[in-house]
Amino acid sequence: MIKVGIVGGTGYTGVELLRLLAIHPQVSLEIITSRSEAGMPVSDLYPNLRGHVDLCFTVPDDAALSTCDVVFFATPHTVAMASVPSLIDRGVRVIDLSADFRLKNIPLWEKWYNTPHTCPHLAELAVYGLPELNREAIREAQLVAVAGCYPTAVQLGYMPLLEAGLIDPQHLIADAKSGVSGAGRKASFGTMLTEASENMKAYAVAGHRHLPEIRQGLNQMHGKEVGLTFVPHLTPMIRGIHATLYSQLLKSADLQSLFEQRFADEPFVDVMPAGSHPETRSVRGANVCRIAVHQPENADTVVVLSVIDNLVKGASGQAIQNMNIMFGLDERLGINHIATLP
Ligand SMILES: NC(=O)C1=CN([C@@H]2O[C@H](COP(=O)(O)OP(=O)(O)OC[C@H]3O[C@@H](n4cnc5c(N)ncnc54)[C@H](OP(=O)(O)O)[C@@H]3O)[C@@H](O)[C@H]2O)C=CC1
Ligand SMILES: CC(=O)N[C@@H](CCC(=O)OP(=O)(O)O)C(=O)O
Repeated sequence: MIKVGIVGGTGYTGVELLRLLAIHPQVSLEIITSRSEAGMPVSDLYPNLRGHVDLCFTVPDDAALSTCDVVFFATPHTVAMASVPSLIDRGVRVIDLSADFRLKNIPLWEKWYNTPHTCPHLAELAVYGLPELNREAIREAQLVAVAGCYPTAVQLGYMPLLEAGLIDPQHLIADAKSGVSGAGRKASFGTMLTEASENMKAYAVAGHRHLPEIRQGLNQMHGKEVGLTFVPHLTPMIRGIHATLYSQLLKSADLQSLFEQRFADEPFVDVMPAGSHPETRSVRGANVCRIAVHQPENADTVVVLSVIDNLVKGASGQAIQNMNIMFGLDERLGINHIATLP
């Protein structure tokens, strides 16, 4: 059994890790941390886990965490950076859901996260945890930086087109909508029911911290710098991301076949039949990205629709997918759930 520790067990991605890992056949949950709820039985805070998780929250302690085979960080940015060096030194494998190790360009990371990076050498060592892009490197990784939620939906949608060199890489436009759980569990005005329901708005149009992360991945697919406009929106749903991706075709191709072939062996990317419109509720609770590709009126604009559950394929499910790959398990183990509908 793989001994697992989770730092940040009270947050939305933390409890989603618990929901999935509690019934993972190869996992033994050992440590679940929370500073605010230390001492409380996990199932008192999250009754959905009654009968499945009998641990209490404990305060984060690197020495205790180092007894685990793998530690997940489901914490705000900069928290993992403080503990990961000592865990890595002690031979523990780490899967970080935050953005601490996602960017290779440290000055760029420091600019977008507005703080010094305290362990650039580990950012260099880290493997970006998007299995469809980096599966082989993930197998051997000691430190995985799980891809962000918007970045997962956008990168998977553009992947076949950029790899095939079929689109103008300088004028990519990603229009993305997220549910409110994307902002985490901490209280804020913007996520109050009275503010977020019956409402929709764009935010961070001038620049969102996911822009450099998405560009980094798209650059890898294209082999050179791409030009991307990324506009996130907050929508009145709890879970889900819907990305509508625009680009200009450089040459004609059978786009449906291109997408079907690119993802034929991917267990968690579902290319829908031609003409489909994937819905966020079709991936709710599931570790799946559903994609459809359109070419309206056969003109030269391609429109890709890409949907994920931000807490599953956009975070905790994908983190476990990475763990399965790192430990040589069947990639689908424990995360092959069907979405809840309606
Ligand atoms: N929500 C989403 O859709 C996605 C989130 N992510 C990323 O995952 C990470 C977690 O997100 P989310 O679950 O939404 O966040 P939440 O705000 O819901 O939860 C944060 C968790 O971290 C713990 N925590 C906070 N500060 C510290 C600290 N200094 N030391 C130790 N633990 C701490 C909190 O518990 P306590 O304060 O009790 O210790 C809590 O359990 C973030 O980096 C986020 O960007 C990634 C993809 C999608
Ligand atoms: C709706 C909302 O607020 N979403 C968050 C992104 C979700 C997230 O936590 O980002 P990571 O994937 O990088 O961890 C935001 O825009 O900052």
